[in-house]
Amino acid sequence: MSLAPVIAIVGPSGVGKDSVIEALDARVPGIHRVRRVITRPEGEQGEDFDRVSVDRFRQMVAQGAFALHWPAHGLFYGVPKTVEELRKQADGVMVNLSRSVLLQAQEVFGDLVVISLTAEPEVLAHRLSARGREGVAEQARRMTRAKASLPEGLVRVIEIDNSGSLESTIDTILDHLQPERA
Ligand SMILES: Nc1ncnc2c1ncn2[C@@H]1O[C@H](COP(=O)(O)OP(=O)(O)O)[C@@H](O)[C@H]1O
Ligand SMILES: O=P(O)(O)OC[C@H]1O[C@H](OP(=O)(O)OP(=O)(O)O)[C@H](O)[C@@H]1O
Repeated sequence: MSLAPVIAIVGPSGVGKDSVIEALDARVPGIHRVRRVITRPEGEQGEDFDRVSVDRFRQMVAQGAFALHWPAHGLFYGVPKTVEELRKQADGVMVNLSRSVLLQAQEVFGDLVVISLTAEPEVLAHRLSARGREGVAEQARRMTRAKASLPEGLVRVIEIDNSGSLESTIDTILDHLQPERA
């Protein structure tokens, strides 16, 4: 049975990863999102995710519950192994990943498409502040990772500027993923 590609949505904080994932999920019936497991503290909202304690997260790592996991922003993030079940049923499976785990993701998933979103620093700062999930100090810390680059050796990378409207970004992504539409 063939497995659908994993579509990694990456880019700096505030660039629009979760917005893009949500919009694609709503617009394209065959493309689904993976729910991440995150040790995000109570009270901090975000995308649809499973909130767990650090102890529970460590337990899940030990049990082999994750296809991929990494630390970032003082939190732990995991992509559950159930992603493989989803890949059997979908045309594509999207997940918000750290740029630092992309080579590992390519190794684990085999078929990986990286959608690298970009925007000017002023746009990022404005969006982070508008999102308001983090305080000012944490927003500033996240901005320091804004220019992190992608690792060498990725097979399929699509770079897209999300400075304009979300709608035009989604159209561009779909043109790349489904070239026959263009
Ligand atoms: N193309 C866009 N135009 C305007 N606002 C956007 C766009 N994409 C995302 N946003 C807004 O920017 C903020 C950060 O977006 P989010 O999806 O949380 O980014 P990320 O997941 O990359 O941190 C949110 O308030 C979101 O509504
Ligand atoms: O190594 P980087 O590419 O800089 O990514 C670091 C982390 O930032 C994002 O998390 P999250 O979606 O929780 O944060 P964000 O919305 O502020 O980007 C991403 O999924 C990584 O977990």
